[in-house]
Amino acid sequence: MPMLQFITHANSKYNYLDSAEEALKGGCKWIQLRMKDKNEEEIFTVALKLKERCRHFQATFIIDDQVHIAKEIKADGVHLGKLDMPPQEARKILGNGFIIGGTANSFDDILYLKEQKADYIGLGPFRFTETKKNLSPILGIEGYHRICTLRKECGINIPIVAIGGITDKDIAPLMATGIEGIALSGTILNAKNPVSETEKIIHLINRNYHD
Ligand SMILES: Cc1ncc(COP(=O)(O)OP(=O)(O)O)c(N)n1
Ligand SMILES: Cc1ncsc1CCOP(=O)(O)O
Ligand SMILES: [Mg+2]
Repeated sequence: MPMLQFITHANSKYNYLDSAEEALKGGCKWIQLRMKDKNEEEIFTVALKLKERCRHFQATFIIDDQVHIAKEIKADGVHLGKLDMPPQEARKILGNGFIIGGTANSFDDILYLKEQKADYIGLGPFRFTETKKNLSPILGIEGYHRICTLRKECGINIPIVAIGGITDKDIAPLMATGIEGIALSGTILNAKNPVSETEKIIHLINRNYHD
């Protein structure tokens, strides 16, 4: 089943918890708590509350970077980038009951994440975004076509979600590359009505999924 993963963010209108609440109300079933530049205590406090909200909405709850917090609060999983703990090391800490996602920016990264037995891959960035600093090279739609073709040729079937500056208009062309889902933040949070924007994005992902 194709999926939307909402990445939390804070702006002048919403704090991290409120941002996730909008996406949950719009039907999002996969939330990632991402709080860059915050200390562990702050992340822990928000994570505990958000876990309860995700349980209420029956949504999967992932935490960015923080393996030990994910274990302690019994989140559903973690997302780890190229500069974070390797997935296999995280697996030793978390055991088999947790989802471990990894970031890829190239086909070589996908081969590495396959070797590391990641459960899903966040492939990006699709385009420039202000949500993340120090972006890896932009892939554009050509990058997704190239990488997804190689993935198919090699029979790799780890689910891929596209990420980075994605808007509603990008969903049809991105899903057509064969990916399994979309991760985003700004398009929902900056919308006039984040709840109906979430509903629209989920509808577009489902309508354009190629099984
Ligand atoms: C779904 C998804 N894909 C990629 C990322 C980026 O992770 P990372 O490269 O570790 O960067 P930070 O998010 O930690 O700044 C992600 N978080 N989620
Ligand atoms: C966490 C992350 N990793 C690559 S781009 C990005 C930010 C995604 O947020 P947005 O959808 O606002 O670009
Ligand atoms: Mg990270």
